[in-house]
Amino acid sequence: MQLVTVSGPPSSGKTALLSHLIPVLQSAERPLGVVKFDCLSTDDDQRYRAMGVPVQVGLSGNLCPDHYFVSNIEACLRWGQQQGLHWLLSESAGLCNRCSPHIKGVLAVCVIDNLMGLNTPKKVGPMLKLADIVVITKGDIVSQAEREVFAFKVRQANPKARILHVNGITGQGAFELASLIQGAPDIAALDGGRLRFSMPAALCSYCLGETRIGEDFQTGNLKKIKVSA
Ligand SMILES: Nc1nc2c(ncn2[C@@H]2O[C@H](COP(=O)(O)OP(=O)(O)OP(=O)(O)O)[C@@H](O)[C@H]2O)c(=O)[nH]1
Repeated sequence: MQLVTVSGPPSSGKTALLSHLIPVLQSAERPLGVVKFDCLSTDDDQRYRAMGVPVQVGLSGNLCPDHYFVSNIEACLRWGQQQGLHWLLSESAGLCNRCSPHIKGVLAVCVIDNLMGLNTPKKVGPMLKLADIVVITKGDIVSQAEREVFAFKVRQANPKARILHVNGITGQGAFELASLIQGAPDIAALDGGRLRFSMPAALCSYCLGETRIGEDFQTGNLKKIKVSA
């Protein structure tokens, strides 16, 4: 099974992207499912279900999408295995889908849009900086020069990522992303089927003020983290 995390700030175009990506992956006739981290609405998961895709919504626990993801990643994978999925796509607007170099076997996709302002790429944090692929959307409503400057800022924030331009309305560019996903290795092949995870909780936008258990970024030990606003 392959786990692809699609994260990005609210309204960056994650659902639009997945709505184009899913039919392309479905055409390969390998089963896929979606884990949708959204504690506030069910709009997106209904949209995915209408495409014939099994959907799991935030599996248990508290209201934080990032916390869902991190604390339940193994549950997500178990669910995916029970469903016999080949691809498990997760969608989250949270900031921490891939916040640790310990996470292995995940293809991390960050979605960011051209309208977010030139300072946004450097402020988005690990979600963008540690992404394997950065998808930039909404290029159709800015000029060529603005697209180029924004892509330059993304490149500065993450020099290693593959940058793709996708039009969330027409789907142009989604094929290229599908090809990269199809070429990526399975989780099991990378890390014996088992993932480690950690969470620099201070980077989470949803849980400010809470105390949670996280894994210390440097030492790898579990500890209580007081999240400051
Ligand atoms: N013009 C244009 N609009 C886009 C593009 N991509 C997404 N949109 C629009 O932007 C809005 C937000 O897109 P969504 O796909 O819902 O964004 P999201 O990241 O899933 O949003 P949340 O789930 O709320 O975090 C919708 O109205 C989309 O139609 C694009 O490339 N061009």
